[in-house]
Amino acid sequence: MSSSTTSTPQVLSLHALNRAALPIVDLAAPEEAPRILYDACRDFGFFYLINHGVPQALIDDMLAESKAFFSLPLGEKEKVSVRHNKINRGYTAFEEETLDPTRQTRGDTKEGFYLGREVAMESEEARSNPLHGPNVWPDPVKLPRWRPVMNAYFTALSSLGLRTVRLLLRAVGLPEHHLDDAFTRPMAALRLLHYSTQASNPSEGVYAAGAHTDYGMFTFLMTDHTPGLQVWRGGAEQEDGSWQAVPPVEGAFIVNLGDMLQRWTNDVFKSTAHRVVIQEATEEGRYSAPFFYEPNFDTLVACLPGFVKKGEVPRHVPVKSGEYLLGKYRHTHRDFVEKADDNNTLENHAGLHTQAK
Ligand SMILES: O=C(O)CCC(=O)C(=O)O
Ligand SMILES: [Fe+2]
Repeated sequence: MSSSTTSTPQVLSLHALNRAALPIVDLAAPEEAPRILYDACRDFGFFYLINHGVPQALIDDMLAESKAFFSLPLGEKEKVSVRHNKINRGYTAFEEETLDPTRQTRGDTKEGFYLGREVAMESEEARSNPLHGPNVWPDPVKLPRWRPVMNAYFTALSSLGLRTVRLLLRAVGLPEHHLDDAFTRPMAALRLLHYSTQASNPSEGVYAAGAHTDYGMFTFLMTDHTPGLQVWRGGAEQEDGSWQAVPPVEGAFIVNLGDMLQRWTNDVFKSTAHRVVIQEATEEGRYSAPFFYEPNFDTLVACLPGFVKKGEVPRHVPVKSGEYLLGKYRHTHRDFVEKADDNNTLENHAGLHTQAK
């Protein structure tokens, strides 16, 4: 175990942005935003998003409540474990997830909590769709602000998700409402994460989060001041590129594209591999919160108009959004349990194996 040192916070301020590692999409600059977004999606698959309209106070509250939850005794956290839940909501313990089974000797050194879009238990939507239903909540006596804060953050990020989808459609020259039908019941998920205090050790296969690509449309990542996120720059193989650190930037979301957006655009836009490597032991561990914005369960993700040349065929077979996601969860989560009536079997579906390098 490494000695306990505190890593220096490396959060960049807004005026350091022009030296930052990634393109910056500014939602307050509607003239330039579509072009910068297009280039970022094609060349990086990652960008910083600023002037996004989510109040800093809400972001701070979300991170503070997340920290309060992870500070509870393990027994209290286990009461809301995903192991007791058939729609993947609740607490995931340290090492429960292994994002890169090919390289990791242990699970990710992080614990987490999944929240999704709230769907009433008895509704037709919950009955007929895997992964749909009500959230689970920590004890409101212990954490009275938790539920309202998480609900408010979830709502704000869902709006930002749709807004970003529409901006992307404008950027590719399609009507901005072209995909609205695919996001009427989005499979949005907020994942609170707490990384352990230990340093990662890639040569021994110990990662804070193993290399992976995200699965859906966009991921909006908020983190505390502790660095750790790295993005793959280069080709598909680890030999012909390198990992680039992406530092947290004050008030900015780090946004990346998921596999479904890559498939929708016939690989023109990139679902880029990333991982978390913590260089030095920290006193409290690192806190982050990715918000995954994915299309409706039933949306068939098939090449968008304009992304395949005349006479050519799309590079991917169409895939149903929810089934793609289920296949990924089965592959990476030790404690994933499914609804008994869920007979989706997608193990053989194209693209289910980790693409990350
Ligand atoms: O915590 C981070 O910085 C990244 C987490 C991540 O990539 C994920 O959960 O998909
Ligand atoms: Fe990710």
